[in-house]
Amino acid sequence: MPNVVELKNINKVYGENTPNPTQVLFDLSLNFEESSFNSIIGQSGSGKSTLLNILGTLDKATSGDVVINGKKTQDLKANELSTLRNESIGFIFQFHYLLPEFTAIENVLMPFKISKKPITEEVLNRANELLDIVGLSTKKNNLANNLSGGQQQRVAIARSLINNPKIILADEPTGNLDSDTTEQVYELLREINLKFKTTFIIITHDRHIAEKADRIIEIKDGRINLDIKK
Ligand SMILES: Nc1ncnc2c1ncn2[C@@H]1O[C@H](COP(=O)(O)OP(=O)(O)OP(=O)(O)O)[C@@H](O)[C@H]1O
Repeated sequence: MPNVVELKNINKVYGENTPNPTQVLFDLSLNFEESSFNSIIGQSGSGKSTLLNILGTLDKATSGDVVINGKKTQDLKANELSTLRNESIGFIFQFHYLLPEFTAIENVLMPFKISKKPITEEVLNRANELLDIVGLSTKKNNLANNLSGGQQQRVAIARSLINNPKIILADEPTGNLDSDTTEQVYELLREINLKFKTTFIIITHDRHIAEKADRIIEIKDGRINLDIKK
Protein backbone atom coordinates (compact mmCIF):
# COMPACT_ATOMS: atom_id res chain seq x y z
CA MET A 1 0.00 0.00 0.00
CA PRO A 2 1.28 3.53 -0.73
CA ASN A 3 2.00 5.92 2.11
CA VAL A 4 -0.70 8.42 2.92
CA VAL A 5 1.36 10.29 5.52
CA GLU A 6 5.13 10.67 5.72
CA LEU A 7 7.12 12.33 8.48
CA LYS A 8 10.75 12.95 7.70
CA ASN A 9 13.28 13.92 10.36
CA ILE A 10 10.83 15.85 12.49
CA ASN A 11 12.20 17.99 15.30
CA LYS A 12 9.95 20.04 17.54
CA VAL A 13 11.18 22.67 19.95
CA TYR A 14 8.68 24.62 22.06
CA GLY A 15 9.65 28.16 23.05
CA GLU A 16 12.37 28.30 20.43
CA ASN A 17 13.11 31.97 20.90
CA THR A 18 12.78 32.03 24.67
CA PRO A 19 15.40 31.55 27.39
CA ASN A 20 14.05 28.03 28.04
CA PRO A 21 13.47 26.18 24.77
CA THR A 22 12.31 22.55 25.17
CA GLN A 23 12.86 19.99 22.47
CA VAL A 24 10.11 17.36 22.57
CA LEU A 25 10.54 15.50 19.25
CA PHE A 26 13.93 14.34 17.99
CA ASP A 27 14.62 13.52 14.36
CA LEU A 28 11.50 11.42 14.12
CA SER A 29 10.65 9.69 10.83
CA LEU A 30 7.50 7.62 10.26
CA ASN A 31 5.37 6.54 7.31
CA PHE A 32 1.76 5.46 7.45
CA GLU A 33 0.24 3.29 4.75
CA GLU A 34 -3.15 3.83 3.19
CA SER A 35 -5.95 1.91 5.01
CA SER A 36 -3.73 1.05 7.96
CA PHE A 37 -4.92 1.03 11.57
CA ASN A 38 -2.20 2.37 13.87
CA SER A 39 -1.92 3.07 17.55
CA ILE A 40 0.53 5.36 19.27
CA ILE A 41 1.38 4.74 22.90
CA GLY A 42 3.86 6.28 25.32
CA GLN A 43 4.10 7.82 28.75
CA SER A 44 2.56 11.14 29.60
CA GLY A 45 4.77 13.90 28.24
CA SER A 46 6.54 11.65 25.72
CA GLY A 47 5.36 13.79 22.80
CA LYS A 48 2.35 11.89 21.43
CA SER A 49 -0.05 14.82 21.14
CA THR A 50 2.68 17.03 19.74
CA LEU A 51 3.31 14.39 17.09
CA LEU A 52 -0.39 14.07 16.25
CA ASN A 53 -0.82 17.84 15.99
CA ILE A 54 2.12 18.00 13.57
CA LEU A 55 0.71 15.05 11.60
CA GLY A 56 -2.60 16.90 11.36
CA THR A 57 -0.92 20.18 10.35
CA LEU A 58 -2.48 21.85 13.41
CA ASP A 59 1.06 22.64 14.56
CA LYS A 60 4.33 23.11 12.67
CA ALA A 61 7.50 21.12 13.15
CA THR A 62 10.61 23.14 13.94
CA SER A 63 12.37 21.21 11.18
CA GLY A 64 11.63 18.23 8.95
CA ASP A 65 8.97 17.42 6.37
CA VAL A 66 5.34 16.41 6.68
CA VAL A 67 3.97 14.92 3.47
CA ILE A 68 0.23 14.27 3.23
CA ASN A 69 -1.26 12.59 0.19
CA GLY A 70 2.03 13.24 -1.59
CA LYS A 71 1.97 16.99 -0.79
CA LYS A 72 4.78 18.59 1.15
CA THR A 73 2.88 20.66 3.68
CA GLN A 74 5.71 23.13 4.32
CA ASP A 75 5.36 24.47 0.80
CA LEU A 76 1.66 25.25 1.15
CA LYS A 77 0.13 28.63 1.93
CA ALA A 78 -2.18 28.88 4.95
CA ASN A 79 -5.35 28.60 2.83
CA GLU A 80 -3.98 25.66 0.82
CA LEU A 81 -3.06 23.96 4.07
CA SER A 82 -6.51 24.38 5.54
CA THR A 83 -8.08 23.02 2.33
CA LEU A 84 -5.79 19.98 2.46
CA ARG A 85 -6.63 19.51 6.14
CA ASN A 86 -10.38 19.83 5.60
CA GLU A 87 -10.39 17.47 2.65
CA SER A 88 -7.99 14.83 3.86
CA ILE A 89 -8.00 14.66 7.65
CA GLY A 90 -10.68 14.00 10.23
CA PHE A 91 -10.03 14.60 13.93
CA ILE A 92 -11.45 12.86 16.96
CA PHE A 93 -10.50 14.17 20.40
CA GLN A 94 -11.01 12.95 23.94
CA PHE A 95 -13.45 15.77 24.49
CA HIS A 96 -15.67 15.69 21.49
CA TYR A 97 -16.51 19.42 21.30
CA LEU A 98 -20.05 18.85 20.07
CA LEU A 99 -22.35 21.83 20.16
CA PRO A 100 -24.80 20.84 22.92
CA GLU A 101 -27.74 22.89 21.66
CA PHE A 102 -27.63 21.32 18.19
CA THR A 103 -28.99 17.91 17.20
CA ALA A 104 -26.85 14.89 16.41
CA ILE A 105 -27.27 15.35 12.65
CA GLU A 106 -26.63 19.10 12.85
CA ASN A 107 -23.37 18.37 14.66
CA VAL A 108 -22.36 15.85 11.99
CA LEU A 109 -23.02 18.52 9.35
CA MET A 110 -21.20 21.22 11.33
CA PRO A 111 -17.98 21.14 9.21
CA PHE A 112 -20.12 22.11 6.22
CA LYS A 113 -21.98 24.80 8.14
CA ILE A 114 -18.76 26.30 9.45
CA SER A 115 -17.08 26.39 6.05
CA LYS A 116 -20.37 27.62 4.54
CA LYS A 117 -20.35 24.84 1.98
CA PRO A 118 -23.77 23.86 0.61
CA ILE A 119 -25.42 20.88 2.27
CA THR A 120 -26.50 18.97 -0.81
CA GLU A 121 -28.73 15.93 -0.78
CA GLU A 122 -25.62 13.79 -1.18
CA VAL A 123 -24.06 15.33 1.95
CA LEU A 124 -27.29 14.87 3.88
CA ASN A 125 -27.48 11.23 2.78
CA ARG A 126 -23.93 10.72 3.91
CA ALA A 127 -24.65 12.25 7.33
CA ASN A 128 -27.62 9.89 7.70
CA GLU A 129 -25.55 6.92 6.56
CA LEU A 130 -22.79 7.76 9.04
CA LEU A 131 -25.26 8.09 11.89
CA ASP A 132 -26.64 4.66 10.91
CA ILE A 133 -23.13 3.21 10.92
CA VAL A 134 -22.39 4.57 14.39
CA GLY A 135 -25.70 3.11 15.60
CA LEU A 136 -27.55 6.36 16.15
CA SER A 137 -30.18 6.30 13.42
CA THR A 138 -32.96 6.72 15.99
CA LYS A 139 -31.22 9.60 17.77
CA LYS A 140 -30.51 11.85 14.80
CA ASN A 141 -32.76 14.60 15.99
CA ASN A 142 -31.83 14.45 19.65
CA LEU A 143 -29.89 17.39 21.03
CA ALA A 144 -26.26 16.47 21.67
CA ASN A 145 -26.87 17.49 25.26
CA ASN A 146 -29.35 14.68 25.70
CA LEU A 147 -27.05 11.89 24.52
CA SER A 148 -24.82 9.72 26.70
CA GLY A 149 -21.02 10.16 26.66
CA GLY A 150 -20.58 7.14 24.36
CA GLN A 151 -23.32 8.35 22.04
CA GLN A 152 -21.78 11.82 21.89
CA GLN A 153 -18.42 10.32 20.97
CA ARG A 154 -20.19 8.34 18.21
CA VAL A 155 -21.60 11.61 16.85
CA ALA A 156 -18.07 13.05 16.92
CA ILE A 157 -16.85 10.01 14.97
CA ALA A 158 -19.59 10.48 12.37
CA ARG A 159 -18.69 14.19 12.17
CA SER A 160 -15.00 13.37 11.58
CA LEU A 161 -16.05 11.28 8.56
CA ILE A 162 -18.44 13.70 6.88
CA ASN A 163 -15.83 14.93 4.39
CA ASN A 164 -14.79 11.35 3.60
CA PRO A 165 -11.21 11.96 4.78
CA LYS A 166 -8.40 9.56 3.93
CA ILE A 167 -6.93 9.92 7.39
CA ILE A 168 -8.44 10.02 10.86
CA LEU A 169 -6.29 11.28 13.72
CA ALA A 170 -7.61 10.46 17.16
CA ASP A 171 -6.14 11.68 20.45
CA GLU A 172 -7.38 9.46 23.32
CA PRO A 173 -10.80 9.09 21.67
CA THR A 174 -12.08 6.89 24.49
CA GLY A 175 -10.21 8.59 27.33
CA ASN A 176 -13.52 9.71 28.74
CA LEU A 177 -15.50 6.49 28.40
CA ASP A 178 -16.01 3.37 30.51
CA SER A 179 -14.35 0.14 29.41
CA ASP A 180 -17.39 -1.43 27.70
CA THR A 181 -18.08 1.73 25.72
CA THR A 182 -14.37 1.97 24.91
CA GLU A 183 -14.46 -1.52 23.36
CA GLN A 184 -17.55 -0.65 21.35
CA VAL A 185 -16.07 2.60 20.05
CA TYR A 186 -12.88 0.79 18.98
CA GLU A 187 -14.89 -1.91 17.21
CA LEU A 188 -16.66 0.91 15.42
CA LEU A 189 -13.41 2.63 14.37
CA ARG A 190 -12.14 -0.68 13.04
CA GLU A 191 -15.36 -1.23 11.11
CA ILE A 192 -15.03 2.22 9.53
CA ASN A 193 -11.37 1.51 8.71
CA LEU A 194 -12.39 -1.65 6.83
CA LYS A 195 -15.47 -0.15 5.18
CA PHE A 196 -13.99 3.15 3.94
CA LYS A 197 -10.27 2.20 3.87
CA THR A 198 -9.62 5.20 6.11
CA THR A 199 -6.16 5.32 7.68
CA PHE A 200 -6.41 5.58 11.46
CA ILE A 201 -3.71 6.93 13.77
CA ILE A 202 -4.93 6.68 17.33
CA ILE A 203 -3.23 7.79 20.53
CA THR A 204 -4.19 5.67 23.49
CA HIS A 205 -2.77 5.03 26.93
CA ASP A 206 -4.67 1.72 27.03
CA ARG A 207 -2.29 -1.06 26.03
CA HIS A 208 -5.07 -3.60 25.66
CA ILE A 209 -6.76 -1.34 23.11
CA ALA A 210 -3.45 -0.53 21.41
CA GLU A 211 -2.83 -4.24 20.86
CA LYS A 212 -5.88 -4.36 18.57
CA ALA A 213 -4.18 -2.21 15.94
CA ASP A 214 -2.14 -3.51 12.99
CA ARG A 215 0.79 -1.47 14.15
CA ILE A 216 1.85 -0.16 17.55
CA ILE A 217 4.29 2.71 17.79
CA GLU A 218 5.71 3.63 21.16
CA ILE A 219 7.11 7.12 21.66
CA LYS A 220 9.60 7.62 24.44
CA ASP A 221 11.17 10.97 25.22
CA GLY A 222 10.32 12.26 21.74
CA ARG A 223 11.78 9.30 19.87
CA ILE A 224 10.39 6.05 18.48
CA ASN A 225 11.06 3.37 21.04
CA LEU A 226 9.10 0.52 19.47
CA ASP A 227 7.46 0.04 16.08
CA ILE A 228 5.64 -3.27 15.88
CA LYS A 229 3.77 -4.29 12.73
CA LYS A 230 1.63 -7.38 12.94
N1 LIG B 1 2.61 24.54 23.85
C1 LIG B 1 3.61 24.02 24.57
N2 LIG B 1 4.61 24.79 25.05
C2 LIG B 1 5.61 24.27 25.75
N3 LIG B 1 5.75 22.96 26.05
C3 LIG B 1 4.78 22.14 25.61
C4 LIG B 1 3.66 22.61 24.85
N4 LIG B 1 2.87 21.56 24.55
C5 LIG B 1 3.45 20.48 25.10
N5 LIG B 1 4.60 20.81 25.73
C6 LIG B 1 5.53 19.90 26.41
O1 LIG B 1 5.98 18.95 25.47
C7 LIG B 1 6.09 17.66 26.06
C8 LIG B 1 5.26 16.66 25.27
O2 LIG B 1 3.88 16.98 25.41
P1 LIG B 1 2.73 16.16 24.68
O3 LIG B 1 1.43 16.77 25.06
O4 LIG B 1 3.05 16.03 23.24
O5 LIG B 1 2.90 14.73 25.39
P2 LIG B 1 1.90 13.50 25.45
O6 LIG B 1 2.74 12.28 25.24
O7 LIG B 1 0.78 13.70 24.50
O8 LIG B 1 1.38 13.57 26.94
P3 LIG B 1 -0.03 13.11 27.55
O9 LIG B 1 -0.11 11.62 27.41
O10 LIG B 1 0.07 13.53 28.98
O11 LIG B 1 -1.12 13.84 26.81
C9 LIG B 1 5.64 17.82 27.51
O12 LIG B 1 6.79 17.93 28.30
C10 LIG B 1 4.85 19.10 27.51
O13 LIG B 1 4.94 19.74 28.75
